[in-house]
Amino acid sequence: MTAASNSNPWAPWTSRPFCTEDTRYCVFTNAGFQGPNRGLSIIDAPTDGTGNVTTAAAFFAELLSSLHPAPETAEEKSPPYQVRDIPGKGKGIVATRKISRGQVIMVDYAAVMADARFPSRVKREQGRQLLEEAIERLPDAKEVLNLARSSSDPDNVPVTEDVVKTNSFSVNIAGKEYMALFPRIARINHACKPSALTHFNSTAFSNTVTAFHDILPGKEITISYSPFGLPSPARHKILLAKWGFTCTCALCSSPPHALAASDARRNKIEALGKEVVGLVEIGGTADLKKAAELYAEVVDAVKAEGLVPHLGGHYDVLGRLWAAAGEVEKGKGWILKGRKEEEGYERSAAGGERV
Ligand SMILES: C[S@@+](CC[C@H](N)C(=O)[O-])C[C@H]1O[C@@H](n2cnc3c(N)ncnc32)[C@H](O)[C@@H]1O
Repeated sequence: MTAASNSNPWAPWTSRPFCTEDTRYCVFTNAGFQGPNRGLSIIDAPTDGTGNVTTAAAFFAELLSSLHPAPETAEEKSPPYQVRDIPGKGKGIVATRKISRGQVIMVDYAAVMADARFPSRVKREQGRQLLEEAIERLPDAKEVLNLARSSSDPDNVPVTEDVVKTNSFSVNIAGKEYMALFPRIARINHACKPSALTHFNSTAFSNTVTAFHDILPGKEITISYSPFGLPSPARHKILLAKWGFTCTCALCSSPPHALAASDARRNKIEALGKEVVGLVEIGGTADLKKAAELYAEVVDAVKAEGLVPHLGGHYDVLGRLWAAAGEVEKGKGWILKGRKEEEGYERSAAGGERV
């Protein structure tokens, strides 16, 4: 990270920001962000239209001037995965050694971040220019330009636009939605029962990938692009509309009876969850007892469906429901079980034992 210096009038940006003619949006680049080969370009509105610098642009500038390159982690020195060809999905990442539940697989940094509203607020040509500048100003533009594309009309869509659309995740920074492209995470395919989770840190612009469960060598590492726990019709709709592909993950390719059983569990989790909330709102002892009984069914279905990496939070809720229903000892038992489960996960997740 390059600190503000007297010789650079645009610090913390390493070059003069590129702005559209109306200056509604600009590209701010720091080519040294997180080391000489990474860099970060931000597409954001520098002013509120009256010449005042908006909080978002000022926020980024302040944050960037105080960020320092993260020390190289064990997983960066010797990653536990390789990028490989995955039949039917282009490339993907595959574990090269055993990765344990809760272990950090990779920490990636955004290379491009853009106000999610910018495409609808600038003319098409301006949008294209902004994206082109944002990517070309990075030290390794090719790393981004070589990422997957998904447009059905690749000859008529600029590479920059296609790549950013295919590979960006939405993140929230200071209450505002951004599209963020993490070039290494971009190689991770989606699965409806993923083997890893991502966690975005909005003050470091980092995204950490953690193992959801143990992953054996040779197995693909996957994350979920859609909200967790949806039944297949709902997630297919989102993946097609937002990501432009038809999912061929293990769950979606499973035999019809297995897929139907999974959907039934997911629908049941949602319906029971709503019923539990209703009963808690009524709040009588008998209602709370019924809520606890139903929540026990939710926990079983969540477990059977493999929807959480650790069940501690669910056990805690179950314990509190039993306690509220007057069954204090039973409640305590579940709360303690929840704590034990959380401790085990936190140890492995924080673990020092990065892969
Ligand atoms: C963010 S990229 C993931 C990495 C990409 N496969 C590559 O070659 O770099 C997203 C693209 O990967 C493919 N993809 C990811 N998950 C998939 C899945 N579950 N089923 C089918 N295609 C998938 C789709 O083509 C999608 O547009």
